[in-house]
Formats: sequence, structure tokens, C-alpha cells
Amino acid sequence: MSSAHLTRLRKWFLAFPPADWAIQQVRELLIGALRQGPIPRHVAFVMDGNRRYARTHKIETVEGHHLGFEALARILEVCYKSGVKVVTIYAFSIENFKRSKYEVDALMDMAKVKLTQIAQHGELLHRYGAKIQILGQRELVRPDVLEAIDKAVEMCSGNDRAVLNVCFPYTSRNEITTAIRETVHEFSQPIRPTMKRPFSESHIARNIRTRQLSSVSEERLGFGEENAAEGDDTEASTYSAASTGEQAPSSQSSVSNSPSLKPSAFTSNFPDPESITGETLNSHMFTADAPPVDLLVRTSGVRRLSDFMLWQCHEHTSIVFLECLWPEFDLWQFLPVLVEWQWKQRNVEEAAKITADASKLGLKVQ
Ligand SMILES: CC(C)=CCC/C(C)=C/CC/C(C)=C/COP(=O)(O)OP(=O)(O)O
Repeated sequence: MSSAHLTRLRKWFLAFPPADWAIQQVRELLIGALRQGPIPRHVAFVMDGNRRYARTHKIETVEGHHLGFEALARILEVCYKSGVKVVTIYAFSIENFKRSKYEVDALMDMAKVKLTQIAQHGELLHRYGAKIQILGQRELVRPDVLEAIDKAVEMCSGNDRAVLNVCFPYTSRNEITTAIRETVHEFSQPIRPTMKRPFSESHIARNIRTRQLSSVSEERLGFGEENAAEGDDTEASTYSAASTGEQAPSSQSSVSNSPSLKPSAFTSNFPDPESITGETLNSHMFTADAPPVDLLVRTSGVRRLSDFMLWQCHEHTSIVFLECLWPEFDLWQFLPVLVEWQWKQRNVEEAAKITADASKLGLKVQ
């Protein structure tokens, strides 16, 4: 039986109210079971296969994208109900501008209408306390579309339990380039000395460190350049306080992580590029506030990342390629992916626990 016939049969069966009710109950039960295990904090989707779905079902391309949106709404419900905090979707790649004007306009209009719809009071995003963030190159979007999506963002801005990141129009290369450009700009600005805050925690910590280091230096080293290289003098402390308080990325907590002056560069008054870390760049990514991606799913059998979430994927990110086309994607395809992720995650947590216990006993785990 062809997939078109199966879809029709499924629709016919689901049209019976008792069947619909029973399926809803099973869905709730399965999601409840999922919630008993670890849940990925951040899930990303490459929603691929809308046009192929439209072709195989002999419907308009735009209709394929509309069915793609319906699949998205279903899957967002599954994610938020299961406890996923951040969902990131590849809604429009910068490369997608190469498609026909008709299709680009249709996708833009769809974003305008659908984002407004799901942001309404009582609709999906409010039900799960999710806010929207638009990630990408805003300047490439038509003003009327921008106005509508900004309004949708505003409508959900009070929500703080979950996030929907809509990448639109986005590529990782553009995101990473923007982050590097902003970092270079930040590190090209002279550090402005600010008022000393004598009773701030960081100021006190620095002063203690400075005193400890200077007493060691006085005893052993004198006041040579080497001494300066190890500790902060009072002037450097003031500069560090300025950068820790105002210029360092929020995720950097230690004094040594913040943009600081090289002792040899005290006179240059610029932050030390050597203090740029992965955290510095991360704080300039569009997803700065989000945890790294734990699970990335791409549908339609295509096995590549297509310039999506290249920075956000880490050594434990599970990347899963599924054969089904995006409009077909639902809990039934997603469930095995989540169960496998939970199984792997338990192993990762178990291994971390063994390593921690071993290090407490002074042993080394291979
Ligand atoms: C909120 C919001 C804006 C939702 C967007 C809805 C949605 C599903 C957008 C996906 C658009 C897109 C380019 C999909 C890729 O499939 P494709 O067109 O490349 O299909 P193909 O791989 O079969 O050619």
C-alpha cells in the first residue's frame, strides 16, 4: 500500500472520536513515562523534507510547508510536555533565499501568520510558558514580516519556563562570524577605569590575592617584571574590576577568565586577547543564554548539518538522522530517539559518577 493510501486510512481512522481519545491517552501515558528519565535540555530540529512530501502526495509545495508547520506544533507540544527547556528550529536558512520568489514569499508569510497564531494567549507557547527568540540576520527579512514576528516575540516575552528559538534566516557561519566580529570589537575598546567598589566580593578577593602575591614576591623575588606577571597591582585591580563588572561576558565568573590587562601591556590600556576563551565567544552567539544542544534531529534521510548549530553541538550531542519526511514526524518517530538518548545519558551520568567517586578516593579511572 502506498504512503498516500496509508495517510488517508490513518486520517479516516482518526476521524472517529473514540479513536482520537484513545490515541491522546496513549500519547499522555508515553510522555509521562519519558518524564521519569533524564530529558535533554536543548533539542534542535532540521525540519527537512516538506517539498518531497508535497511531491509524493501530489500537493502544492506551499501546502507541504503548511503540513510541516503542523508537525512542528505537534512536536513542540511533545518537547515542552516532556520537560525540554529549549527547542531550536531551522525555519529558514540564508541559503533558502535562492529558492523561487513565490516560495520565499510563502515561507515569509507563513512565519508571519503562524508565529502570531502560536503566540496568542491560550495557544501553544503560553500553555507551556515558552518565549520566542528569533536568531539570524534580521536585515534580510521584509519589514512587514519583521514587524509581525517582533510582535509575536513581544506577546510571549513574559514567559520564562521554556524557549523556542526560531532560526530565521540563519547559518552557523554567519552566527560565528558575527560573534567573532563582536568579540574583536569588544577587545579593541580601551578599558575605562571605573569607580573602585571597595566592598565588592571580587574586589576583596583580588586584594587578598594581591597581598598574598606581593608578600611572596617581597620575600623571594623583589618587584621585577616576573612579580607583576603573577599578581595584580592596585591599578590592575581597578582595571580588572571594571572589566569583570561591565565588559566580561556574563558566563565568565573567575577573575582570570575576564578580559584583563597583560602586565606588560599596562600602559596600552586594552583587554588582553589571550584572555579570550570559548566562553567569551559563546557569550556572543545568538544562543548565549541557552545550554548546549543535547540532541539534534534531522528528518528526510539527508545526513548533513547544513550549517546549523555548528558551535552549539558538543562532544555529547546526539545527532540523529531519520528517514521520515518532516510533515510525517510525530511522537511515534520521536519516542525511540528520546528513549535512546535517555539510555545513553544514563551511561554518561554513570561514567561521570564513577570518575567522581574514584577521584574522591584518589584513584584514576582510565
Ligand atoms: C514558525 C515557522 C516559521 C515555521 C516554519 C515551518 C517549517 C516547517 C519551515 C521549514 C522550511 C524549510 C526550508 C524546510 C526544509 O524542507 P525543504 O523545503 O527543503 O524540503 P525538501 O528537502 O523536500 O526539498
